[in-house]
Amino acid sequence: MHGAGNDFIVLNGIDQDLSGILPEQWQRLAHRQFGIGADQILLVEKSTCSDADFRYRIFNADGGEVEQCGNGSRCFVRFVQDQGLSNKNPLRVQVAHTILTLRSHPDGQVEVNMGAPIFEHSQIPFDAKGLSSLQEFHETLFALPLKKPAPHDSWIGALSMGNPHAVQVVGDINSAPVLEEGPSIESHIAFPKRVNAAFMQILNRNEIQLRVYERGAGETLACGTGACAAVVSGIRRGLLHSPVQVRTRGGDLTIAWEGIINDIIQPVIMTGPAVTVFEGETTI
Ligand SMILES: N[C@@H](CCC[C@H](N)C(=O)O)C(=O)O
Repeated sequence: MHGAGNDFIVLNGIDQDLSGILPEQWQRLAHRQFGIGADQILLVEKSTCSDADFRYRIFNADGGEVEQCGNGSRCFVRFVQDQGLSNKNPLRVQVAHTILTLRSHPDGQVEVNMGAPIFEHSQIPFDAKGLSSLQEFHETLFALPLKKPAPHDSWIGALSMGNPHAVQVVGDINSAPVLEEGPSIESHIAFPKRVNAAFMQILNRNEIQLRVYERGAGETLACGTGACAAVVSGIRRGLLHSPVQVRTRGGDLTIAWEGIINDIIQPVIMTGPAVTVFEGETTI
């Protein structure tokens, strides 16, 4: 399946027990030459709480299990419908420690309440304790000594959408150093659980272009949580206004966020496509 070109293998873990699959088996399945090929694998299972209809688990192409996946959540809805597992709309699904509400629209788009963004450093997690200044942060990040203080446009926003993101604004999306800087941002010491690195070009207050170097998967054609994180960062900085059209290399997403109202951080609403490419059986 894919959501705006971010591609997934989605497995039915309800009618069969797939809980014992090892990281190297996920890696092999996701391998583009020696397996089926995917950015992430989703394992759909029975819910373990009364509040949700299903749960799903997310594995990056490197075999690691992670907490959240925006494009995957929309594909989960399409999968449940295609497989005749439920015709409920909206659906509630358990993902790691959160419950998402997902609604399928008549035009095929899927809307997901992604929950509230998290800014608390310890929960991202982001730990700048070992770094004395923004200057040092940039030096360690890009391994380049800065002659002057970091320029305004090299600001990096750190936040969590259930999974960690580092967002920066770039002047031109096509020449953004996604492949050059993505790996060093992903593994930067300030992010103890590693991080997804987003690069956004602002076209106007309601439209951005986005590329993301994903933790555990490399650059993907789109990243749903990355789109949410980029829009939230842009709104917090006063650069964007909700709703925002996010143009990725694989398609468009709409992200809405009302900010913080009466001290309550509002949830992020993501709308976008979810497409089934083929169905089949495989040995693992
Ligand atoms: N592609 C996803 C995010 C998948 C997980 C991410 N690589 C991580 O490690 O946190 C999305 O659409 O959000």
